[in-house]
Amino acid sequence: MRQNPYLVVTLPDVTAQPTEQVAAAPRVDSEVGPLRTVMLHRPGAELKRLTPRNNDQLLFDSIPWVDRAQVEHDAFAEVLRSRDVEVLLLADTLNTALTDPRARSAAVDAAVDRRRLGNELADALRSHLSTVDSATLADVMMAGMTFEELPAAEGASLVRRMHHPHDFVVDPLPNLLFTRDSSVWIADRVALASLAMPARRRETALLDLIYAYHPRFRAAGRAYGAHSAPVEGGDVLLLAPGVLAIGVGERTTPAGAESLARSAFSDGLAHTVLAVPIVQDRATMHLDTVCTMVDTDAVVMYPAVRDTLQAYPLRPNGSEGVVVDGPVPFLNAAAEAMGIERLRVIDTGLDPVTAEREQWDDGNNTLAVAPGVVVAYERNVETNARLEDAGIEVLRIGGSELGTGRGGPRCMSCPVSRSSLTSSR
Ligand SMILES: NC(=O)NCCC[C@H](N)C(=O)O
Repeated sequence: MRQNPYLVVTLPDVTAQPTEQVAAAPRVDSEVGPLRTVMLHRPGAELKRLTPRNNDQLLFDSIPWVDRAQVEHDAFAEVLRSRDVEVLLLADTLNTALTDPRARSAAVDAAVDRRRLGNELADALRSHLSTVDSATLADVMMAGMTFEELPAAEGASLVRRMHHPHDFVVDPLPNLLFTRDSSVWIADRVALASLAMPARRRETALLDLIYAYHPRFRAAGRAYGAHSAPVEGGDVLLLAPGVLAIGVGERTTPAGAESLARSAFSDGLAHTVLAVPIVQDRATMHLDTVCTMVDTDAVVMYPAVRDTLQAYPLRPNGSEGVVVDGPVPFLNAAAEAMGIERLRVIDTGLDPVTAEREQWDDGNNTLAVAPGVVVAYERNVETNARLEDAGIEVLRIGGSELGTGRGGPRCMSCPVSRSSLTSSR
């Protein structure tokens, strides 16, 4: 509202009266619809567990400076809030869920690995975790616990004596930062990922508790389960309402893509799923490392795969089965399924070497907050310039420490609610 420059008395601003904020119902139909609610994980003590001895196994490329990673992450959350996005922090939602005694008991079950600890120590850990408060339990679930942190009175087992005090009784989960991978909302249902790498498998136990016991999510239907064939959220792109692309490579398996497609068809969440083979390599661990949507009809894509990326279109056969076509060029198959003439492609980088560097640094891994508006790492200077040349607004964030886990803004965010592309907010 424009201010009257001649008005000298201060009148109460009725527009500023506190209004009851209605939480957006969980629902995501596209990659680029205006983002309303997102789940992030502010990096915490779990990153302090990383050492040069365990970082490879825990899927980090180096040892992040944790305080700086938090500063970068806070700035990321602030950019989203400045665009009217509600930011839910995973730790807060977990704490709320754990106020339910059933969630606490499921959390203890998920933390105690009897096969690895043996009966004696498993019982000791269980009895210890049953006595701690919910906040401490949540911390242990995220940051793990070492043998020396388990009170000495708890069990004098052989396992305990033969382990180093700094070994883990409960493994830490530094990749919680990448909330994209552990769950995906498809329309009004949530698909729990079935994570492929041992270092990440326990993440879904936390998400399972949040979605089952947090009042905001309790009523939500499920579209996939953590014990099904491997599917990770970074491989799932909602190209348009009813159209999914699922990368198949280092993480998601052909069986995972097929079974998520089957489940989405039978729940009426999709009419076409494109299974997209990607190279099984760390640089291309998920489809969203080589391609993300930046507008309703545009993607930013790694040029090295642009002309070779293929897709197997899957469609329902009308009786719980799946019809498989192709392979056909991905860009053609995507445009056809989305009902558009063509999918515009904006290339990563400037030349093949810059493109390779910026792809590695998550230049393709943008998060759309609205059609034509994306969050991107500032370091990918050439890719961001190309996006702007193509009319995309780029909201830059720092990521020198966040990127040590090999993930960008899309990997670090799980959209819970987006407005539909046809309605206004
Ligand atoms: N969607 C993504 O590409 N997520 C990045 C995950 C990085 C994590 N360190 C991992 O290796 O799983």
